[in-house]
Amino acid sequence: MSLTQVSAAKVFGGWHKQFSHASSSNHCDMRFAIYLPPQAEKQNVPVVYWLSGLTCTDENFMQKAGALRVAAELGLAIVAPDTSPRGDDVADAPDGAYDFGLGAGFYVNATQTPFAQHYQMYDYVVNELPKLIEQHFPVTTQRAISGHSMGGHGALMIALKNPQRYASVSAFSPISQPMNCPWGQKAFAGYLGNDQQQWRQYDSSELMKASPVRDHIPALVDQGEQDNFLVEQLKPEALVDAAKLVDYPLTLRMQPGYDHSYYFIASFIEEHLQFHARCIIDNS
Ligand SMILES: N[C@@H](CCC(=O)N[C@@H](CS)C(=O)NCC(=O)O)C(=O)O
Repeated sequence: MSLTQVSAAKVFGGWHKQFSHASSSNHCDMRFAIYLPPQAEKQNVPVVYWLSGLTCTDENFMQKAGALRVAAELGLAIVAPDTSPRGDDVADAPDGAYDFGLGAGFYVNATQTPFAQHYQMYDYVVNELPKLIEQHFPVTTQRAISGHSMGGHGALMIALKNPQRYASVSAFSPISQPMNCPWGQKAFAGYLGNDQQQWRQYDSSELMKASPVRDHIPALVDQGEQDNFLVEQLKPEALVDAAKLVDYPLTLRMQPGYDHSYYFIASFIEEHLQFHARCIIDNS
């Protein structure tokens, strides 16, 4: 599979680059960003996958989170995919809504017309993208996954379904129980249909409740107490309850005063990357 370089910029001794490629999962061109720390010039480095939230592309995290200095210090690559398939023939929300369709793929494999043709973000993030990254860049197969809001749901859900593929998982302000909030219900109904049994396989709180001890990996979640979406959409208490039920190694921190924005992410991203670096070392 060939990659087309879109941009390259030296930063903190490493390189931030964007690439586009034909995606076999999504049947369209996809763009992603990668940060390669300076250590990658001499050795293969582990990768933290970052999944962004509604309305984002590969650019929001790389430009706003302040993660690259820390990744350079820790010797971590970061890969940020787009949040949905894109292109003229990719179906969007009929009303152009920000929380469904383009920029809002929810990291699931859609089964419903007309979305099933391109919206296969679960396969893309779990299988296609890591394969591509491990084929083309100086990285190891040590992986961690993190994300924000819709991407926090994506990171937790993907790690819970594929614990053998990741050393650790973290999230900022995740949609913790998508089956039980307006954003999640709209997306799951649109992409997966009305059978709620189909929704369960992508709901982090449901997955955590069913997770056997052998599949537990370290999980860190930060949630701002002044987040406008906290009560209606994010519901971190569902995750806390699920973790208690199965004794899942989840640390969930309520952070007073912080909102839903990248200012919040920038405030704690260093601790998240340090957490992932520690877990990757412990795992190797
Ligand atoms: N403010 C948006 C809601 C979407 C939103 O807050 N998106 C978050 C993720 S859920 C984000 O990261 N936005 C992009 C950014 O802040 O750079 C709206 O109401 O249209």
